[in-house]
Amino acid sequence: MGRQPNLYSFSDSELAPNLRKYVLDAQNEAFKRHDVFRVAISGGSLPKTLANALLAPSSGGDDDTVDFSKWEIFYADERCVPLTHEDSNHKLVQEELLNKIPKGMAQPKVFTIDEKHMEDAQEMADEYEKQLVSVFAARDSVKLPLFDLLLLGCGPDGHTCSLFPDHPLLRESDAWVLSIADSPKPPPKRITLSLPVVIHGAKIGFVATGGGKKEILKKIFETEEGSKLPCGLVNEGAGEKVSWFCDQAATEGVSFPRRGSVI
Ligand SMILES: O=C(O)[C@H](O)[C@@H](O)[C@H](O)[C@H](O)COP(=O)(O)O
Repeated sequence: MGRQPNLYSFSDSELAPNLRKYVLDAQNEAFKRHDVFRVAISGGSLPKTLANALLAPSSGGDDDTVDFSKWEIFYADERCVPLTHEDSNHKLVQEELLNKIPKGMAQPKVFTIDEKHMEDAQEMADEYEKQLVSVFAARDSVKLPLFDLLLLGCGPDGHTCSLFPDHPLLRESDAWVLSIADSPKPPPKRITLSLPVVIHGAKIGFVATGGGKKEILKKIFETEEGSKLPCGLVNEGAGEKVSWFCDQAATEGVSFPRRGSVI
């Protein structure tokens, strides 16, 4: 049982405060560990849900304070487009979260892709990996970068980051950052953290909301086939380090044992 991921199902008003508590617990643990919080985030609907959680007023308690000055934000996946392009995950995070951080509050340090390598997804992945190496120490001394938290989405086909079902990238075990030129979800050219890097994270939080996630969640949590999908592989590889933040519409009919709440 202990190896199983945590599946939470919240009413609409409970999701944001519980996600906030989860992220801030991860932040506070990371500050104790190394005085910095290294978090990787995805695109899709996640940045908006995350902003709702983080930009809510603090209860005033010490453990309920977001200290962006010690945050380092990385992209779990990114599209090979300019940072100002509609499809850019960075642009999304900027609009949903960074631009809304109240004036006077510190901004996090954000590690974006280098636009120079737009045409060549592999070069872009290599360059992003170099940025990770410079932060997480030299590759030869660190086998895998340790993110304090990865916040991910779940696609309707069970993909996460830009790791898609049955794609050869799922078997990559060496590189930290991979490129994909044939993403089934547009745009086709992207970079993504590898599955071993995701599984290695100290904590992995999925956010999946809305009735559109119901069928895929049932598959991931209840079927053998679903356990082989990218999200299922993260569940299998990282077990109890994984927590799913869902709403009731997304978990309707999912019989996997649910946890009460984080708060
Ligand atoms: O850049 C991307 O395409 C995303 O990182 C992707 O992996 C996303 O997280 C899922 O597709 C879920 O997206 P939704 O939350 O919008 O369903």
